[in-house]
Amino acid sequence: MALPSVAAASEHHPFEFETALKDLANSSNVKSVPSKFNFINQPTALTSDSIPIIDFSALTADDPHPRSKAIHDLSKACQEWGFFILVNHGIPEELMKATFTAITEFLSLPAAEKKQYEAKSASDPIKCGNFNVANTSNQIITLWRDYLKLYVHPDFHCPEKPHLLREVVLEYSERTRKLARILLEAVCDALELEQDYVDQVLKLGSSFQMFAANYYPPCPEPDQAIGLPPHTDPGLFTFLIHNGVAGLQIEHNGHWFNADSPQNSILVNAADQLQILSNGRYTSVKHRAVVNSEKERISIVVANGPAGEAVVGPAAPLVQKDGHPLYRSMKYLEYLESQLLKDRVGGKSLLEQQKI
Ligand SMILES: O=C(O)CCC(=O)C(=O)O
Ligand SMILES: [Fe+2]
Repeated sequence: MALPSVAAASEHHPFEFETALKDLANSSNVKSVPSKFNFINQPTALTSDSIPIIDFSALTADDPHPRSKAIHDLSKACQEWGFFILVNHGIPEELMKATFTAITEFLSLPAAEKKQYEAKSASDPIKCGNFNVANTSNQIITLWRDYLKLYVHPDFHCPEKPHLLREVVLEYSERTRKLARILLEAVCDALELEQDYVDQVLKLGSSFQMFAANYYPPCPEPDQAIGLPPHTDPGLFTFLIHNGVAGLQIEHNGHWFNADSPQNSILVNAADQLQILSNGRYTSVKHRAVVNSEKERISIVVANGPAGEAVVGPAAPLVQKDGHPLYRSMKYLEYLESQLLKDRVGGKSLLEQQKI
């Protein structure tokens, strides 16, 4: 399913493919951040080792005791942090490594090869390049990041080169989709909904899934630029893996925390539609990616959403319990279109706008 074509709401052009940052940062004469990247950051984060850890194997265990504990922990993590570290998830380490290898090969292709995927509109199923945002003073800022974004389900889109990319992205997307479905069953148990409630109501058989690779090259003045400004993700659960270099920060109790995650784990966050569905019990937490002067960082992100056609609102049994819905209902595709066009930082988020 392709997103219908939409026109950019603002006058500036969010999509750009001028210089691959990889090439710019590799040319040794870049000693300072060019002004178009200048971004004023909020103060630096605290380090946290307390992001909850969820053992996926307990969620699928036959023994009800570890399972109910894992469900309880998962639910608590979604309420208190909006983030958790998933371990024992069953995705082979080799597949994760192969995905990083294929992405690195893609990023190393000549700019002319990648330019064919320069985005014309938010609805293009394959997009590659840089991204420009406007701040509240209407200044345009280019993010310190090259990215590749693919729509991988229900229709699968992927560049042809390098030749292994298609195979690994397809497999990684399928496996993460299955994990997301099992996590959502656990969420249903925790919220005392029918176990297949989310599956049925949000039509997960044709769920809309996005795969993204973010490449943040070393930056000569990390305080003067941003990889990704504070945002929340659309969808139900976002999965993130990285190449071992720190950079993700999450907002918790009004502070920014460094969100580190051990190798081979998956960092999962509750996204906007889960906050809406749970009628505010779970939080889609703001996060950002900062850059550093030493090492290149790559993150691979999979956003698992409802079906594009699904109308997402607070779950009816929860509304009955709470007495009223806290959010308006909206077709997921419409939400996504608005989100993809949100090329502004600061101001009210789309999720906040959905609040009744
Ligand atoms: O690269 C990161 O750590 C953050 C990526 C992210 O938040 C996103 O792609 O939505
Ligand atoms: Fe994100």
